[in-house]
Amino acid sequence: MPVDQALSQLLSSARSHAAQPVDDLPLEQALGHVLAAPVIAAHDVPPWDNSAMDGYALNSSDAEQARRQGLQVSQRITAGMAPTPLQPGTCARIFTGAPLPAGADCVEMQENIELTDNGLARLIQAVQPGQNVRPQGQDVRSGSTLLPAGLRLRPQDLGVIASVGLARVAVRRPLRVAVVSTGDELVEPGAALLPGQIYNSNRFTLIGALQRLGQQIIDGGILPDDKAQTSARLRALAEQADLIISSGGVSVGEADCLGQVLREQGEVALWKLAIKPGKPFTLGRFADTPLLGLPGNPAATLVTFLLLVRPYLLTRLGCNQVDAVSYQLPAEFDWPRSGSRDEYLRAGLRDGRVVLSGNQSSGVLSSASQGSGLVLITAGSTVAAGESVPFLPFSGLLD
Ligand SMILES: Nc1nc2c(c(=O)[nH]1)N[C@H]1C(S)=C(S)[C@@H](COP(=O)(O)OP(=O)(O)OC[C@H]3O[C@@H](n4cnc5c(N)ncnc54)[C@H](O)[C@@H]3O)O[C@H]1N2
Ligand code: MOO
Repeated sequence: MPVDQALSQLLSSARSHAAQPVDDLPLEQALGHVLAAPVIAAHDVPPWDNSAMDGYALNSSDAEQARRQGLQVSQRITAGMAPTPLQPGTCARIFTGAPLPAGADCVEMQENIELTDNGLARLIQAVQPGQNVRPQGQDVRSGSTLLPAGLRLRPQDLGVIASVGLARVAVRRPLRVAVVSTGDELVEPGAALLPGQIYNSNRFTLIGALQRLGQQIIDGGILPDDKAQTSARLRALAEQADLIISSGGVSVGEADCLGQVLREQGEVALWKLAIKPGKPFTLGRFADTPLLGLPGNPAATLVTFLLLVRPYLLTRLGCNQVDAVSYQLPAEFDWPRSGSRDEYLRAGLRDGRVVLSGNQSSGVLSSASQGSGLVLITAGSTVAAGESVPFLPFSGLLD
């Protein structure tokens, strides 16, 4: 199945779930969460006209007098003060962020003011009404929609919410995601390797990626290649989790138990995609809990997480932006063999050009660490150096 078609099936499956419950979180804890409702401003920002400069506030109709002889300085206004109305024919000493007094309509910065011996402030050059004034509501208008539902909160969004005085925000509760690795060959790092064994690397890739997305992780450990144990463990995890993510055991081998257990005791809705690495990616269901089965090869686990699991998860959270960011950049490599699957190669950037970052076998993970993103070679196409190719930075895929 072409990746686009699989992705749209995956996303419609994600949308078929009931919306996640809403949590009312303090702003300090809301980073990375998805807004459950639009944020509406109850205040203007700034709340009143204020000065953009350290200088002198005056009424522009007094500018002529201010240039010829200077104006008396009738009050001093610092940020945090409430000014009194400006006496006509005078000016006010004012500082950046301080409220403009009623009657003033412009500010001249202090560098352009000359103080006379008798303490008058004289303008060196002409001023315009509105000059150096930040008008009330310039940033945010009361009653306007500041941020839409479905936005995943970034630091600047938290700042904007705080600017209208809100201390809490309604967000979607993260999913409880169970992570399981499968395979008799796996042992956890720290233990000694016996013949035939390898270290479990996918568990760390997956848990790290889920932590980046702010999900709640249930560590399901390692499942042996045994159908009864696989079934029992999946059943236990299904009870606690909103989603199970597995790695390995979804290809066609006799020891690929997880796929067999799903087919016999659960359900498989999607299997075998035209993506490389990652062909045996599986969307299934076990004991009423959705299961995303990622192929065990470490690069396939990474690529299918980034391109398929991430948008699925974000869609379940009601996120309005789930597409992978990609930039068209010139390739500094040739890829003369076209394939029947969309191929995602591990790559980096050198002087604005895309370079491959090492061995592209789906069993090789270190080339992903050496690179800074993925480059897409669409099924059926080839690439000659100099042609532009879509580059997907890890920074966009992992946040
Ligand atoms: N006859 C066929 N064989 C295979 C096919 C096929 O179409 N026909 N597809 C190949 C492709 S493509 C992939 S991808 C793999 C995926 O297989 P599984 O998802 O069943 O994964 P496993 O067989 O369990 O493992 C594959 C590989 O990855 C290693 N692995 C597994 N889990 C981990 C882990 N947690 N940490 C590190 N490494 C892991 C495992 O030892 C294997 O080397 O199937 C191909 N075969
Ligand atoms: O899909 Mo597999 O990852 O090509 O090796």
